[in-house]
Amino acid sequence: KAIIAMAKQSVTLDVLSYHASASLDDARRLHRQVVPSAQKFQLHDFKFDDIYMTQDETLKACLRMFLDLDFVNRFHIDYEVLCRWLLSVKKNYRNVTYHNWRHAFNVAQMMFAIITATQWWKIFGDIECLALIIACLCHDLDHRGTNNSFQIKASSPLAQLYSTSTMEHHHFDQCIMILNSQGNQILGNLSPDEYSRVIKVLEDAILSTDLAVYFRKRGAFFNLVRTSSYNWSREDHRELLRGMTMTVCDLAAITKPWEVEKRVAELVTSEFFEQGDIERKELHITPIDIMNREKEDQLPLMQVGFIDSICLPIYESFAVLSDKLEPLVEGVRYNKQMWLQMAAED
Ligand SMILES: CCCOc1ccc(S(=O)(=O)N2CCN(C)CC2)cc1-c1nc(CC)cc(=O)[nH]1
Ligand SMILES: [Zn+2]
Repeated sequence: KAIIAMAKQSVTLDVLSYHASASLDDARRLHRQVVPSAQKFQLHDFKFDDIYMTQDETLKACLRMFLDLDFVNRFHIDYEVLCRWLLSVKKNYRNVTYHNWRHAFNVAQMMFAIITATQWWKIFGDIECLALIIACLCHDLDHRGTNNSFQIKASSPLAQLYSTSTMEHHHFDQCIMILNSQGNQILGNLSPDEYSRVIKVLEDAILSTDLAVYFRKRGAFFNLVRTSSYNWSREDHRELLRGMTMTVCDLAAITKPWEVEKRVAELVTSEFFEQGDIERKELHITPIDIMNREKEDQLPLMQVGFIDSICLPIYESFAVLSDKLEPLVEGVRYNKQMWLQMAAED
């Protein structure tokens, strides 16, 4: 009986991963293309904006990040497998308003820009850098445009599986399913020790993108920075820095030039309101203010609250850690002023 159950389970996984995987010829097509430089794509730029890029160009930019971080050589990643894996990751983001492939791509670009500008790749080493870039690209996989509290309120199948960090556990699951899919195994040539290390760092990094986890851990991080008592050769200190860097990259739209931040905030607002509409219509509950269309005029002030309570503390702390990151906190301060002006106009 158990054997039959296991056989069924593995068949399901294969079927699931078959549909999740990108096609052979899509990968072959991408494989043949020339990959422009990081300079050409402006991948080292904290003001990076993907708006004028085609889907194909975002994939080539990811290839460029893997090449420039020397992952392909160091981990003997088969190039066609890397192309198929990137296509599969993109394919497993849904066409939702904000939490889509473009968000994941932007988070990965910010991680690339931070670890190269600060030279923190020397702190993390190649295994942890590989895990962080994969985590950024995969951290919101299969997002439905609804948050953790919605899963619980709707008692969705995901909430049945995971009662805490519901979405983040699902994103990690999806990430592992793709990494294990035929023709997508970019970690296939790592040693067993290297592989298990990447997976452990990957899980911790993806789970760190739950703001509840950020709130729980940020106090310890701020103390380390404030007292300069961090020791990056300590695994627990590096784990804190990796998790905080995931949050910094996940929220990085708040640091971008005003036109970019305003456009992204529009997408966040629309996705929040879409969730609010579902809560009203299907769950017959009144949505919280940020998801309530009737409270739209309060959004600029809510964004200021988001900046003060969630964003400024972490970006200020990162600017203390490395002066190379000062442009990020300067961007947040500028956007705060713009949101205050928007609030004053209402
Ligand atoms: C732009 C429309 C208003 O957007 C917000 C309004 C309020 C708050 S909040 O800090 O009060 N808080 C966060 C924790 N939630 C559980 C409850 C609500 C956050 C945002 C917001 N979040 C993101 C991350 C997805 C990006 C972004 O740009 N803005
Ligand atoms: Zn995200």
